[in-house]
Amino acid sequence: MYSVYIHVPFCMKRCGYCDFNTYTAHDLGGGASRENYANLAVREMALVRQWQESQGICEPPAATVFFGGGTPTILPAHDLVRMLHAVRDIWGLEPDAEVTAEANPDTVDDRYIAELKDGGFTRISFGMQSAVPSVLATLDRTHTPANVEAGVAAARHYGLRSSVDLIYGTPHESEDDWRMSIRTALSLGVTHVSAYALTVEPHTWMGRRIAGGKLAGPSDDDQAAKYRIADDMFSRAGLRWYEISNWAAAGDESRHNLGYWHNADWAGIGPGAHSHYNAARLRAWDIAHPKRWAEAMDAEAVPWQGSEKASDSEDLEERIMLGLRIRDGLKISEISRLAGRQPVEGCIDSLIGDGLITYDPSRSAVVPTVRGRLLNDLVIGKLFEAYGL
Ligand SMILES: C[S@@+](CC[C@H](N)C(=O)[O-])C[C@H]1O[C@@H](n2cnc3c(N)ncnc32)[C@H](O)[C@@H]1O
Ligand SMILES: C[S@@+](CC[C@H](N)C(=O)[O-])C[C@H]1O[C@@H](n2cnc3c(N)ncnc32)[C@H](O)[C@@H]1O
Ligand code: SF4
Repeated sequence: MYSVYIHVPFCMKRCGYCDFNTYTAHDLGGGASRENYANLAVREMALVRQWQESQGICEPPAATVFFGGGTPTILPAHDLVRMLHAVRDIWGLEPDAEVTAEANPDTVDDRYIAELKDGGFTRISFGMQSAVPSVLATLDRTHTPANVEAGVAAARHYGLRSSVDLIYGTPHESEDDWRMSIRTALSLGVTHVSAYALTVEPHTWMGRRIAGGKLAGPSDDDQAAKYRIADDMFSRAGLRWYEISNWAAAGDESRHNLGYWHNADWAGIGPGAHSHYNAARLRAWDIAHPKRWAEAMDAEAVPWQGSEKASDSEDLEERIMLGLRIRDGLKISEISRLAGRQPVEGCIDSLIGDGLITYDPSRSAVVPTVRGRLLNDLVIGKLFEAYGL
């Protein structure tokens, strides 16, 4: 499967917890302004396609396209549509391609959503984060719960699928606050939810306040309890987990997300975007600063900061880590074939005995339990040991 990720590195305001590659300035120099962004992204697509052809790499058409950020919806809808049409012109799109835009709830109105729909988008991922005003304030969010409700309703009206992103474990968020956010997300009628444990990034405003003792950091126990609450409430509502942080009604899983965990091929377009070519085992990442990224394209070359080929053991490690994040699980027979050996005797049985994984013999797959999802690093470490990695 082939996918395209397009990064839009602009936000109205930097949220205090966020360490993604995004900027609040309108113009970052070198032509990298909000106004000129679509032109630059289209230019990169052409350079990437030239490079792919020179390498005989990648199998278009694109099955999924994902606009992430930053805030893609900070740009006019016609810019997003123009970039999508460039993807279609350069690589082609499968007839039922999944095309997602991430949207901050206070950046879209009915007209904007209608333009996305007309332009070929099929899905919107709203950055809801919480339904509780005090939690939204701690997260420095600018939107209100009403913005989320209106956005999801408009998406439904125009026939787009919606997902919401939630964050749990924000300082001062109670378990009842978290239940309220989940209940609200479910009451919107969305059939896909991503719920992320708040990660304290050291170089952010929130990270500095926590390090300086001005704000209490999240606790592992609190986040683990909230993960269980989420898994329980989503499952009861018919949304099954399909990846550690993602729940969906059957058939509403995001194919783009699944592509990442199934080790598919994708081209990353935009500052800091990552690309991944499975057969060549190649990973590449774009220059992160938009000005230097834009200037690098003046040399008619892909604007990469670096690239590397994964070794046999790195490839195996990556497959193990990805497989242990998804409900499809890790295919032991496939890993053993690639590793050229069977797992050390007793390793898998002891993980089953500890309630961390289950084993599905019909598919030779190990699947993490809720406990195993919470202790994912431990399970990964044990599987590495099992294969002598
Ligand atoms: C990079 S943002 C882009 C989407 C959009 N700008 C927004 O915030 O609504 C994608 C998602 O990453 C998650 N995220 C960002 N920083 C995080 C952090 N420090 N811990 C947990 N989740 C985070 C948020 O849930 C957010 O919706
Ligand atoms: C993992 S996606 C969230 C998906 C969303 N919850 C959904 O289900 O549609 C969140 C963020 O990851 C980052 N991201 C995703 N793919 C990327 C890539 N290929 N290169 C760089 N960043 C990427 C972007 O910042 C994006 O906003
Ligand atoms: S969380 Fe979203 S809106 Fe906030 S700074 Fe990060 S990318 Fe921008």
